Amino acid sequence: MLGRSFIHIPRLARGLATQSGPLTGVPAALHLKTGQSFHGRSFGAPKSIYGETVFSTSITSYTESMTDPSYRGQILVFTTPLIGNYGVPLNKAPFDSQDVGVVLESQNIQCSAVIVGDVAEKFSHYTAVESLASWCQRHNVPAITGVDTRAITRLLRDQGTTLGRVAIGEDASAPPAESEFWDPSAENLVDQVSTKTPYQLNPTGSVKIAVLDFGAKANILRSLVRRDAAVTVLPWNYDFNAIRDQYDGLFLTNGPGDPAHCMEAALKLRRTLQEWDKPVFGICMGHQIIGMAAGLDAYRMTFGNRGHNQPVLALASSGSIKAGRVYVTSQNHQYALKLEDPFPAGWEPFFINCNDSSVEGIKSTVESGKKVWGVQFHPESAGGPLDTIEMFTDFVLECKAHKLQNTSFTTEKSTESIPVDTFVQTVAKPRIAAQA
Ligand SMILES: NC(=O)CC[C@H](N)C(=O)O
Repeated sequence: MLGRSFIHIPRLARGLATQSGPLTGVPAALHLKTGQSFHGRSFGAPKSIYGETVFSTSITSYTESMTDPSYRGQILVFTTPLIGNYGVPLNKAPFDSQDVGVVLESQNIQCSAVIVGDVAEKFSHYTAVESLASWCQRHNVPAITGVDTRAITRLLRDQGTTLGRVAIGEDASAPPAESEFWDPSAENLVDQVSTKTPYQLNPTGSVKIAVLDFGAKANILRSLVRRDAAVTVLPWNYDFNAIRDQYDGLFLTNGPGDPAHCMEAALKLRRTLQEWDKPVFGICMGHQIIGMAAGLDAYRMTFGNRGHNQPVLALASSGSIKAGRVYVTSQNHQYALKLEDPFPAGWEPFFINCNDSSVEGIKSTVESGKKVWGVQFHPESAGGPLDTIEMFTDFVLECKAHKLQNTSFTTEKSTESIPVDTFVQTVAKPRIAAQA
């Protein structure tokens, strides 16, 4: 199998596939605003930066995580000790009207810096063209190796996501003054990563879907196009209500930072949901915007959920999702919707996190006659498990059903005996109250 794919690999890639990365070894440190410092060696760009320090429990897919626009402004700490073993692929796909032009999740490294326990000096993979170190250096992203990332993680779990400085070279010896730390969540990061002008993918697709881009991962767009959707990507604050009749469905993507900066989009969406009955689907930031449009509040979690192993319990059945089943999901978020009781009229909880009972999904009720779903996790994966990938099929089929007969074929009333109310009252609510 490997041998067969090898035939398609460019010569350049084969030649470089097992080279070492150029480590610089300059002293480097992570200084936290709370006073702790962790010293190691630099292997990325020779520059110091500020950011928000977060940890991810993912074991693979450092390349996908680092190019995910939702990591913008963040210093990404990997709990897995050895990172970089399989290098970095050539991040270029043939750009045609059916593809997004990249292999990874966006053109650039989006996180501010990476911190790893032990960077792999040798890498080996049939798609690799360079090391993690040379990739970071080319993209001007600082990186530290040789620190105890598990100790940092234990600290962040206790004190929560903490502002930090990645200091390279002479800067490393002393922490900056407390007033110097920059808080990325104070800025509207979505505005920095969203497309500035609308563009189309697969214009001849069989169903027309508008995508509000809060910082879309490429695999979300691929997942829609691969299901033959004609996709129009719009800036996050675009006035969709002015053009909504041209579309069969609306999709809201993931995106970085505090959803409060995107209240404008939530208010526009509120009107869409009141006046338009076509399917709407949102992921992560998109889910938070849908929740805010529905009248729910978003709050900042202590350390968020980042990793590819987050179990979520489905509380309702819809399309490929069955109530009572646990799905393993990919996640990257700091904020979540509050679990309110009762939920706003016309809405119900869809998924709940098995570890911390946070809201992982909401949906419109069958009685509301609407077809709206939001999920906090990432069904498109990249990286992570594909347990919930068929939610894209459900959504595109629902849009097609609306277009063809104005009827539904995926949403069904949940008949499972999941004691949602009991679960929410006895398990989820007390846990969330304890967390607040
Ligand atoms: N991946 C995302 O869309 C993240 C959403 C939001 N920025 C959060 O941290 O909660």
